[in-house]
Amino acid sequence: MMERLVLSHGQRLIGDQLVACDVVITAGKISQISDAGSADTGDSDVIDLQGAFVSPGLVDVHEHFRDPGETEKETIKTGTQAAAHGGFTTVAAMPNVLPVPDTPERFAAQLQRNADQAVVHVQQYAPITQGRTGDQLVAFDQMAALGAMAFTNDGNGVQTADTMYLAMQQAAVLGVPIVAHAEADSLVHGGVMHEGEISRKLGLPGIPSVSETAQVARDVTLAAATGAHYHVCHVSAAGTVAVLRAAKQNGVAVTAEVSPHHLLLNDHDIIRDDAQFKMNPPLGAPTDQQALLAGLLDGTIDMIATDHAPHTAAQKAQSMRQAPFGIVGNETAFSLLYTKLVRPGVVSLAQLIDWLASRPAEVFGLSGAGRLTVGQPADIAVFDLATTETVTPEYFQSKGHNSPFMGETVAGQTVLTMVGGTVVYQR
Ligand SMILES: NC(=O)N[C@@H](CC(=O)O)C(=O)O
Ligand SMILES: [Zn+2]
Ligand SMILES: [Zn+2]
Repeated sequence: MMERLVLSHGQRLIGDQLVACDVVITAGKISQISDAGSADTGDSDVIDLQGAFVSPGLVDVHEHFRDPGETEKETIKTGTQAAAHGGFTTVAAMPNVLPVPDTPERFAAQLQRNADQAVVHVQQYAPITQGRTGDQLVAFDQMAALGAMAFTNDGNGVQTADTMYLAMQQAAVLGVPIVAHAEADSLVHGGVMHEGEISRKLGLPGIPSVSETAQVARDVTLAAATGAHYHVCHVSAAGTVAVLRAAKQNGVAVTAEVSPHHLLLNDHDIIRDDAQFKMNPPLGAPTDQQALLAGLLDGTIDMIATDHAPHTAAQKAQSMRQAPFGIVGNETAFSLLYTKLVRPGVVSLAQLIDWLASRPAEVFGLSGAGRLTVGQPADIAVFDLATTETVTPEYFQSKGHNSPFMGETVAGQTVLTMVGGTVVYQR
């Protein structure tokens, strides 16, 4: 007999409405979605969801697992366990690990490492250039053939226009996206936070927003010329949103993501030299934060991605001048966004799930992910929208506790996460 499981008495979204439902899972796939209490429970296993929200498993196209190379910060195991805790069932791993998976052999080894340890689906990014720096392109065709989701040098921008141009030409032929950490090094000026009123007040070196916007402007021009799909990581500046909006209006194949922290915080939240608020790109001005939300609402920005970037407590205890850039995020993304944007009515729950699941799956062609429909793999997240919890160090399954949201009390806790019908997180 085929393995059958009933998730009974949940609630799912139909349009903007939450509707009571049962979800039946047979042999790892969603086999039936029906009215609450109506599914035949016969000799099936049953989990009573007690009215919790049943969502398609979330999809995060931007995570850092530090494995191999810095496994004191995170491993593929702990990073994907953290993702499961956050309701993510598919994540994409950045290639800024050591060694960089920049040859077909190293890339294949990285895929094997992911397969050996991961508790959720992991898509792997290949770097654009050897060592993720400089101008020597990787073997695009071989990496694509091995299954690279896309190419990115995340952690650093591609400095030379010609290198980006050649990379996009190859990506266009292969039909694989270029995913850009947009940062012109010559415009960063050794900064550690957004250059503006607050950096001047705190006496900390500032990063001008143009370091992001200028490179995105260059790249949308190259994307238009090559026909490549160009996706921008962690958009942070109002100027960048304007460039992207114009590019989309002109028919350029461009997509973009924004992080929860850039949507929920701005540089005015930095009240002292505190490295929990140090990330790249930095938190912008309040006007940048407003422009990011407006960009998401009008479709200029397609999705939300966490940029989960664990670092050690000792590193993050340093001054912003010395600490590394990056914060964790895959365990707090849904609860923070639900609590701070959905509950006050700024966005709807349906919009949030679109940005955290459906759109990223659609943009990156992950056909098995992002939808709660019959026939799909049972990649499911269940959230308790009512109960609140406080973010403390014990909250995290990640090895990294470097979060500016420590101490926040949030609703929208994950009750259950399953991948292909197998429970990978349960509260
Ligand atoms: N976002 C960050 O501040 N840091 C990321 C790199 C990156 O995403 O650019 C990291 O790997 O630590
Ligand atoms: Zn980046
Ligand atoms: Zn990143």
